[in-house]
Amino acid sequence: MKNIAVIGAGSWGTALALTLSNKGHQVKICDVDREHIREMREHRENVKYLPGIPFNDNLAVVGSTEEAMEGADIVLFSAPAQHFRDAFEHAVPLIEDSMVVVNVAKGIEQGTLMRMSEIATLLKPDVKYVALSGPSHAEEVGRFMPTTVAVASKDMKLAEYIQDEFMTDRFRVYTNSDVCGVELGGALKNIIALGAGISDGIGFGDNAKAALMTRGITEMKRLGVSLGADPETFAGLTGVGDLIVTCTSMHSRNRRCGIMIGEGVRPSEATKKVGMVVEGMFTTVAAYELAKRVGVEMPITECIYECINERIDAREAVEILMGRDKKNEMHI
Ligand SMILES: NC(=O)c1ccc[n+]([C@@H]2O[C@H](COP(=O)([O-])OP(=O)(O)OC[C@H]3O[C@@H](n4cnc5c(N)ncnc54)[C@H](O)[C@@H]3O)[C@@H](O)[C@H]2O)c1
Ligand SMILES: O=P(O)(O)OC[C@H](O)CO
Repeated sequence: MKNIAVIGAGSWGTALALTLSNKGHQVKICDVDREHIREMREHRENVKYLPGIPFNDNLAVVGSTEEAMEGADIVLFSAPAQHFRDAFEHAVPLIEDSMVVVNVAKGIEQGTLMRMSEIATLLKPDVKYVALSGPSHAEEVGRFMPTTVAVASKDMKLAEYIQDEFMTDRFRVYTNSDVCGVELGGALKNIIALGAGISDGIGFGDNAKAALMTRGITEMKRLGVSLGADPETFAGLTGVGDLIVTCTSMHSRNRRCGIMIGEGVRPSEATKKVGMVVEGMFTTVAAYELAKRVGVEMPITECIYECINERIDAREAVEILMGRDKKNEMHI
């Protein structure tokens, strides 16, 4: 059994901490929010983000990254993508050669337009890095419902090590060597999930959502391939798999935010009402800029970008998308 530090006690960090402690690992979880830590210690559950699931005795709530990482074999980062740099930078002096870093945040950093593995490698060039992604809502993982994810690393031995340490009879872990594709799939699907939510919020039906998802994966793949990802990755768990769960589930923070926007709530207000991170709101801006930088066409992303910046409303976005020039479906 391993010692595992979890940095970030949101819904996802907590669900993974529960899974890993249930498997028998010694898990320590921490967070920057001191009041949240105090509350979790007192109640022995995550009252704020994942209520109703008691912590095992081998899941300790600790007050700092230093305490969490002391003696760790694996350090799992579960802060939102825009906070990954801060969380990782703080941990860098504490990362020992033997420690393996797993990142589960799904996003692209605003401003730098970097993926999480790029940030980690910049700050610690010899980092042993694994990305974990896939269709996995915390609300189900925390209740030990069957779930599949993929772990990606340039070093297959590291991915296999994490596969062995994380896999349970309810949490099935696949390996993948395409870090770029796995990270981009997890980040970009949140944009399309916002769109699917907007469509539902307006009152459109399943046809519209199927169109958004199918044309969405096409533009996700288009950007991914231009950045060096394997197109096949977008057909897997971290591409279409995660797209399906996020665009269709009421657990999805991105979809719920989109539904409110489609119903006419202002984007900033909708984001606040979700009460947890809505990664798509940040990733849309980063992906929009990244697509412009590399000269890739992403019409759905562009419309959602205009929509969340309140330059157009949701119905205008639909008119723009439906009124585009005719195309051959197979032209990527
Ligand atoms: N919630 C899910 O079902 C789910 C599933 C898969 C992936 N993810 C991804 O995991 C990431 C986290 O999502 P979440 O839903 O758990 O978010 P959340 O909003 O529930 O919680 C985020 C937590 O991170 C903490 N945090 C912020 N900055 C930190 C830092 N520098 N150091 C330590 N902790 C910090 C916050 O205080 C908060 O407790 C996102 O990128 C999300 O896309 C979420
Ligand atoms: O709830 P969401 O929309 O943040 O999505 C969470 C996960 O990424 C689903 O796999």
